[in-house]
Amino acid sequence: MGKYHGTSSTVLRPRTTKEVSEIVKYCNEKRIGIVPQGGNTGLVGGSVPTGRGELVVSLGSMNKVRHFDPVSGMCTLVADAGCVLQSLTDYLAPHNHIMPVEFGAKGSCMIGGNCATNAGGVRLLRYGSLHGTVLGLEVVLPDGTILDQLTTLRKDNTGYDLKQLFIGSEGTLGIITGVSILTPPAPQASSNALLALPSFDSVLPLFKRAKRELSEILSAFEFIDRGAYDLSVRHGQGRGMSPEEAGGAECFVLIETSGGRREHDEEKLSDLLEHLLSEDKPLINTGVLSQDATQFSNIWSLREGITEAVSKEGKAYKYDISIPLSAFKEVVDATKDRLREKGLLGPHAVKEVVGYGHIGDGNLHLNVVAAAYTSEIEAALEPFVYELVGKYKGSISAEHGLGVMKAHALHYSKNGISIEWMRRIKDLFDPNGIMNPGKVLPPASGASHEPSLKNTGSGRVA
Ligand SMILES: O=C(O)CC[C@@H](O)C(=O)O
Ligand SMILES: [Zn+2]
Repeated sequence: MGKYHGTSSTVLRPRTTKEVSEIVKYCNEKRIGIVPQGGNTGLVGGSVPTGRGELVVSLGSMNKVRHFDPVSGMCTLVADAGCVLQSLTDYLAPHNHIMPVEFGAKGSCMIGGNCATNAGGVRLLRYGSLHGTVLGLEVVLPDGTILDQLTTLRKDNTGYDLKQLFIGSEGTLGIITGVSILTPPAPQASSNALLALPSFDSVLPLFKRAKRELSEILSAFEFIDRGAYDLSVRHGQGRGMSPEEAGGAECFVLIETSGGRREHDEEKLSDLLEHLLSEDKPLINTGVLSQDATQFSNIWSLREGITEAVSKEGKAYKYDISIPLSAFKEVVDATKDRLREKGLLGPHAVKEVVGYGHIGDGNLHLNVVAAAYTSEIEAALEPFVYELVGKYKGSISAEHGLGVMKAHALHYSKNGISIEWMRRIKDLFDPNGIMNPGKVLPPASGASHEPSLKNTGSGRVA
């Protein structure tokens, strides 16, 4: 994104959990901050040093599959944190299993980072969040202790479930070094369709219809507004429909089905399309049903390529929010109005305001694409967007985490008591404040202050 910059004198690439433990123990004794890094695909600056003289600990050299159990009912994979998600998908393919998570960044992101950030992605609708699919973790705690909770048990009701604390902690409580995760059986058949909708008002009724008619085979329901669609097409990210078919659409929906019998599943999806098109007041203008594997991935690329298209177009302010589905359009429009009022809409400042995301999870990605990052634009957007989210009792971070970008805004989504207990947990695990300092939690107010770290003199934020 080119938004977060930082430098560090040292990048360490441990190969074993023991090496991670020794590094962390040393840093804790010397009060040296640590920034854990996976694939560096996060969007909130969580893996960037913040100028406190932190060392970078990159997990990429810990990239072995430790164990896969294809036989028991659980089908679990145990892997090092530095395994790239796509490599795990490739490893599982011959066994006819898949990873329960999938992201546009699958070619670079790593499973440890996925867990540390509790990343959501396009399979959440079907398989749920990592809080459910991760069975166990191995974590190096801030004093160097190795916490081995790498269980493969599906059921383990023995008190506090400590691993959950690390899922979404963004490296502030320890470094995840190993992951045990459920791997669902690969669907026998997957299809998708791209639908062009005359207006945003059709999205919700369409979602209800899709759930009713496709029921158990509905595996993704993704929303793309007109601006996001045009950006993706313009920057060559996959192919959807012809300009004539897309003309007149206010927004688009990608529906995916995954099930056990190809003919049955395809029939259900084409029946849905047929029913939708034959109605008096159709919810869709038109729809393209993928006919083969290439078309299937072209449709997905169009959706998954939006992030890249946005980056090619300009500098992006990204808001990853949970709000009621009915408010998706209102939020995009209100943001545009706000920027227009401030005289910031136009090629010189903000070029585009687009919305897309995971309808099935109530998660909107609001992307404001500017010619350059400026304090004027940022002041127009923040806290405006956070207040808007607060008005809907939503979340300021649905799936990307808080990182350095939103730590100060945590109070829009969590009350004071919750933040206080988060802080107590952080202090308990990491009393010296060495783990990913400056991320997730807002700076402490009043008398308390961040524990002082030794500044190696190398950290610098541009
Ligand atoms: O770039 C973004 O804002 C969203 C990235 C990702 O979460 C997606 O759903 O494509
Ligand atoms: Zn997303």
